Amino acid sequence: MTTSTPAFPAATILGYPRIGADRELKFALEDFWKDSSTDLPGVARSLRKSRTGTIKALGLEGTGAVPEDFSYYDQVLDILLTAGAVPERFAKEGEVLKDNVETPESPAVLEAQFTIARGEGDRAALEMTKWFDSNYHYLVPEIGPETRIEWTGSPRIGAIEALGEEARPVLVGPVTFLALSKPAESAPESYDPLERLDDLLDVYATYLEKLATAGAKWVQLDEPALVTDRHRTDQDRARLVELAEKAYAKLATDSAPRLAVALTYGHAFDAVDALARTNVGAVIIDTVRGKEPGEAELARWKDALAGRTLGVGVVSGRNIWRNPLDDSLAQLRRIKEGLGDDVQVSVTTSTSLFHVPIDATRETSLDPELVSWLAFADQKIQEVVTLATGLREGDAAIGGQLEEYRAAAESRRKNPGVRVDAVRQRTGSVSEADRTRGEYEARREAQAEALGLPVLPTTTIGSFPQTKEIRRTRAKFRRGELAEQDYIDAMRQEIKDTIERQEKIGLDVLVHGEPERNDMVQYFAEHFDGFAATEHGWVQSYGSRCTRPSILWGDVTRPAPVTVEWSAYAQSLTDHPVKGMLTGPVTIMAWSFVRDDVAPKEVADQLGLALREEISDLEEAGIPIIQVDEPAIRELLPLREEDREQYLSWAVGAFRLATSGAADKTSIHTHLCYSDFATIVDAVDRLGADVTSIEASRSRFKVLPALASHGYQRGLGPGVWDIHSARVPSEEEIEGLLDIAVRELDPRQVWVNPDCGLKTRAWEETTPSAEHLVSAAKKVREKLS
Ligand code: MET
Ligand SMILES: [Zn+2]
Repeated sequence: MTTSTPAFPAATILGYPRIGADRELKFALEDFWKDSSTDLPGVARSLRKSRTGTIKALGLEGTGAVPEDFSYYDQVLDILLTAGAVPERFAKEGEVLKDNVETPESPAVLEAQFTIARGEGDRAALEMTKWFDSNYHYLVPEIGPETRIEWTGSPRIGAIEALGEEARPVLVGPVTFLALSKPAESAPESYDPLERLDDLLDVYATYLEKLATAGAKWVQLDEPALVTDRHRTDQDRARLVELAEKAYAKLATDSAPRLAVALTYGHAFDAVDALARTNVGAVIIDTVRGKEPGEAELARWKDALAGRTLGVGVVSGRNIWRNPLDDSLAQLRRIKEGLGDDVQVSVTTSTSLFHVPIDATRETSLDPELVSWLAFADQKIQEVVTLATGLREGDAAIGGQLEEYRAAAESRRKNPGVRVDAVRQRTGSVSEADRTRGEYEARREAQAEALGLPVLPTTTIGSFPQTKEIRRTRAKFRRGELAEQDYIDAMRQEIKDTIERQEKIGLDVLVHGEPERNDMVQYFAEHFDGFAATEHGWVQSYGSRCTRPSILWGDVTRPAPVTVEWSAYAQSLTDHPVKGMLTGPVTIMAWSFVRDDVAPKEVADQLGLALREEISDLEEAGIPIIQVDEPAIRELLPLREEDREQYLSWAVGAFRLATSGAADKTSIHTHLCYSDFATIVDAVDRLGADVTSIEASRSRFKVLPALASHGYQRGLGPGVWDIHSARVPSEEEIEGLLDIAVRELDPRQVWVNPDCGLKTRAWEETTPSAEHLVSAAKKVREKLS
C-alpha cells in the first residue's frame, strides 16, 4: 500500500468545462483546421493553466484536488489515441501517432487526431453518439481482434508535469472505454470489444506509471458504464462490474498513483463493493442521478473501505441550479455517520462539470433574482468547498452561505412565474381521455381522404438549407438592425422560394423550411413563457461545437401562436399539403436546463399543453399535417432498466397530451433521430403518431425487422438519405433502401424522406439528392403497381 500518498482531497470536482469561458478552444480549433501553423498547443497550455488557476482560487487546494481533464476534442478519443487504437481506414494517421509518441501535441499528431475525429473525403469520421443520458457526443471507437492497442503517448503527461501534484489526471476508465466501443468493421458479427480488456490494461498500466513519474499522486478513472444496463450492446451490467474488479485489481498497485474510480451518471452500489475488494484509494458515487446509499450499504463499506475514501457526488454536474446546501449537508452527515471514522468522506460533484457553463455571475442581462438561483461551474466549486467545510466544522463555519442560499431558495419558491396557478390547474385536471385520439383506422381513412397522397409519399423532415443570407437576416433582426416587417418579408421570401423549389423537385408533402429558427428548441423557448436565455452559457456539444441551452425556470405558457403564420403562409402558396413543424416536450426538456423544483412529468405536461394549443391553431389555419419532433426521446432514456418505465410513461404521456386534441383528419407525424431505436420500439409505438420518420440510412434499415415484429402498424418513414455529409445519394441507392422497406413493411405504411433536417446542408447537394429521392420513390411505386 502506498501509505506515503496524501489523502484524497476532502473537496474536489470531477471535471471542469474544457471549452473556455469565451469558447477559446472552439475558436483555436477552427483556426487550426484552417491553418495548421496556428499555435493550438499554446492555446491549450494557457487554457489548462487558467482553468487550474480559477479552480484553485475558488478554494480547491491540496494534492490531487484539481482535475486535469483538458481534451483537444473528446475524452473517449483521447484514450483511443493513447492506445493507438485507430480504425483501419486511418492506418496512415496511426503511423503518425506511432512515430510521435514523445510529442503528442505536435502539429502532425494534432492533424492526425482531427482527421480521425472528423473524417476526410471517403474516409468517414468516427461515429458520434450521446454520452450516457446527456447531450454531449463522444466518438465511438471501433475495436476488433486485430486492432492495435499499445501505448502511443498522451498530452496529459506533459500537462501534469507542468501543473504539479495538485493536478489529478482524469481518464475515461478501461471498462467504460471498451463498453462504449463498437466492433470494428472487419470483426466478426457479434464481436465484443471487451475481449481486448487485457491488452488495454497494459496500456493503462504504462499510462499510470508515466503519470506517476510526471508527479501525479492521484488519478481519476471515470467508469460510468458501470451504472448502465445495456448502454450500446447487450452487455450485462453484472459482467461489467466483474470486469471492473479484475481491471482495478490489476491497475491499483503500489507503484501506480492512487486511483479514484468515479461511478457517475447513476447508481451502482454493487460496483462500489467490487471496487472495494481491489486496492483503489477512492470510490466516488453520484447521489444526484443515482441515490443515497442506505444503512446496509454504509455498514458494508464501513469495513470494506476502511482507510480509504468514499467520494460523494452531491452537487449536480448537470443542472445549473444552486445546491440545496442544507439537504446536502444532512445527507453527507448521514453518510459520514454510517461509515464511521475509518472511511474518509469527500465532497464532490455528481459528474464532471463540462455539462454546465462556467460562471453565472457573467449573466448580467438576466433578472438578478433568477441569477441568484443559479450555479454554473464556478459556483459549484464554491458549493463543494462550502459543504466540505460545513461537514468538517459544522454549520456555524458556513453560516453566511447557508443564510444566503436559504434566502435565494425562498425567493424562488415565492416567485409568481415559478408557480402559475392557472397552469397547475390545467395540468392537474388532465385525464386519460386528453391523451387519447380516435381509433387509428378511422384516422387513416379520414387522412387518406383529406390528403389524397400516392403510395410512398415523399417529404422532408422540416428544415431546408440555412444559407448565410438567412442567418445574416436573422442576426440583423436580433440586433435590432432590421425592422420587424422587413424581417418578416425576408423570411416570407425564403419560404416562397423553398416552396417553389419543393414543387419543382416534385415532393408530395411540403414544409415551410424553418428559416426563422436558429435552433429547434431555442425557438420555442423564446416564444413560451417560463424560459430564459443566457448570454455566455455555452456548453460543449462535441469537438468545437457548443450549444447555449435555455433555462426552463417557471411554469410554461404560450402567450401567442408561435408557428402558425409561417406555416399558413407556406400553405397559401401551394396546393400540396404543407406539414407544420413543432418540437416535442421531451426534446425541449432534453436540450434545455430544466427546473429541478417540480417533477419532470409536470414540466412535460405543461409543455404538452402549450403545444396542444399550437396544434389546434395550426389546424384552424388549415394545416393538414403536423409534425412534432422528438429526436431526444431516446437520449433521456434512463440508464437503468428499473427506471425506464416511469420515464417512458411521462415522456410518451406528454407527447400524447400535445397531439391527442387533433382531429381524425389531421395527420400527426413525429421524427426521431440520433440513435438506434431498436431498444424503444415499444415507446415509438405508444407515441401513437400517424407517421414516424426515423434516422435509418446508415444502419441500412436494421431497425425495420424490430418494428415489424413488434407489430407496428402505422406510417413509417425510414430515412433514405444520410444528411450528415454533403454526399449526394444516387437514385439506385435510395431505390435499394426502399426495396427493403416495402419488403419488411406493408408498402402502404412506407413514407419516403431523408434521415433528418437539411439545415446544415447547401442547396447544391440538397436539390439533386431530393430529386433522386423523388425519382426512386416513383420507380418503386411502379414496381408495386
Ligand atoms: N424539424 C427539424 C429539422 O428538420 C428536425 C431536426 S431533428 C434533430 O431540422
Ligand atoms: Zn432529426
